[in-house]
Amino acid sequence: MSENLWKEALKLFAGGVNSPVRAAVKPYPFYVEKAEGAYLYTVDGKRLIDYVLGYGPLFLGHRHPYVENKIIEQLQKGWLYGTPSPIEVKLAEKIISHIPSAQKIRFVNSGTEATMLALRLARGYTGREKILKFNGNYHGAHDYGLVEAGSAATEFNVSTSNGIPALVRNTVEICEYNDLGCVEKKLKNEDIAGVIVEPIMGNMGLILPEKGFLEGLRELTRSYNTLLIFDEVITGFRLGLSGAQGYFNVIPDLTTLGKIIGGGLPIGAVAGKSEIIDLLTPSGKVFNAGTFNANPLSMAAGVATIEVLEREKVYDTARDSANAFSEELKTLLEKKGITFTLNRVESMFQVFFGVREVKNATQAKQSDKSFYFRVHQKMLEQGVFIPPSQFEVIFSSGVHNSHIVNATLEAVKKVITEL
Ligand SMILES: Cc1ncc(COP(=O)(O)O)c(C=O)c1O
Ligand SMILES: N[C@H](C=O)CCC(=O)O
Repeated sequence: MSENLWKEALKLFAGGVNSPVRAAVKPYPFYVEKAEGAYLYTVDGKRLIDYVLGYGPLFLGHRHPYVENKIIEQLQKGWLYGTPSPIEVKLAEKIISHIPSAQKIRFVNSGTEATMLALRLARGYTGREKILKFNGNYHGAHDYGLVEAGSAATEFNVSTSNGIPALVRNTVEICEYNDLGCVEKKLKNEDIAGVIVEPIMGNMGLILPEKGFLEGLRELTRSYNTLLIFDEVITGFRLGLSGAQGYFNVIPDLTTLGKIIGGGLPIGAVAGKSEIIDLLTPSGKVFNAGTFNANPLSMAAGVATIEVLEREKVYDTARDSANAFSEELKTLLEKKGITFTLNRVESMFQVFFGVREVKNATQAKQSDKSFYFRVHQKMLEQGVFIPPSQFEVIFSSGVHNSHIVNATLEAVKKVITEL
């Protein structure tokens, strides 16, 4: 049972887990035995409707049959060669055909590696050392990203991690999201190699770019010869086949990807202009390597996932289900007279309590996160798993069909009535 496993885990792992957000489920995390479609099945015999979906990768739900078969097919041919394989060419061609900024690509094994490499590329391309990120943006668990970072770094009050050398910390400039004035000032006064941004913030809850923000970043970075990096680890292939850059029609110099492009297996990627990507070893002098870079299993899962996205109505189903869930939540919260704001785009959303708007990380942190946590707990009691942390996103998928949505709406009605 979960409680017994938890007691064992506390003896084995820091905080009992291998990624901190998982410990935010109280009084202890439930352990999952198996998953199928939109459901998680816990070791305690519970079935949960899953709106976390591995924190984004499982846009097709758990064990999509086509993806599973393609993984098994690859498995039966071997799963690591230490050489190039045909499937990596196929995934690269698919991604490059859809992502406007992508002329070439390098596969790595996580979003963390992807953003760390993108920043190194920006420094190698410009010869500059500083980077600019935004308060509450989360670019993974490397030293340059863990400065004013969102997600579990904020949840566990360590938005700037211990252990980061001052020399590194001092190369990271910070602005508030949606604050172009700050960006212009930093670009004017500092030698910035690259500006990295989540085009839609998915690690402080959900926060949308204000009209003109992304366009302004593009204009400013171009005028200061600074690279613009879109961190699309969450939004890539979730907002559409062309990601946030297609959705907003703002084309960065580099794009980092992860999550969905691996279909639920470990993956990351840096894509962008050939002249920048070609700086990577062996063609250039910006080093990157990885035992599992472009591993055939992740490649096969990624190709299969994008093939399904190209031919099935995943985007419509996921958007419609997120819309139904969020609209019901809004209606019931308004009826109850509860102060809240809800940000939604396509298949992802998040609700914030005690505030009327959330347009940046500072405002997100002012929301009543303990009220959100109560909603998470009550939804869990009703068999619906939404993130335990205010600073994550509620994700739907191509398998959150009307039956699943109806069950979710029943749960929402019970929860909001009890609040
Ligand atoms: C926007 C963004 N960038 C980077 C990362 C890091 O990716 P990973 O967890 O695969 O290292 C994440 C999620 O963790 C993310 O949401
Ligand atoms: N916000 C993170 C990634 O999107 C949550 C996943 C994790 O860090 O465990």
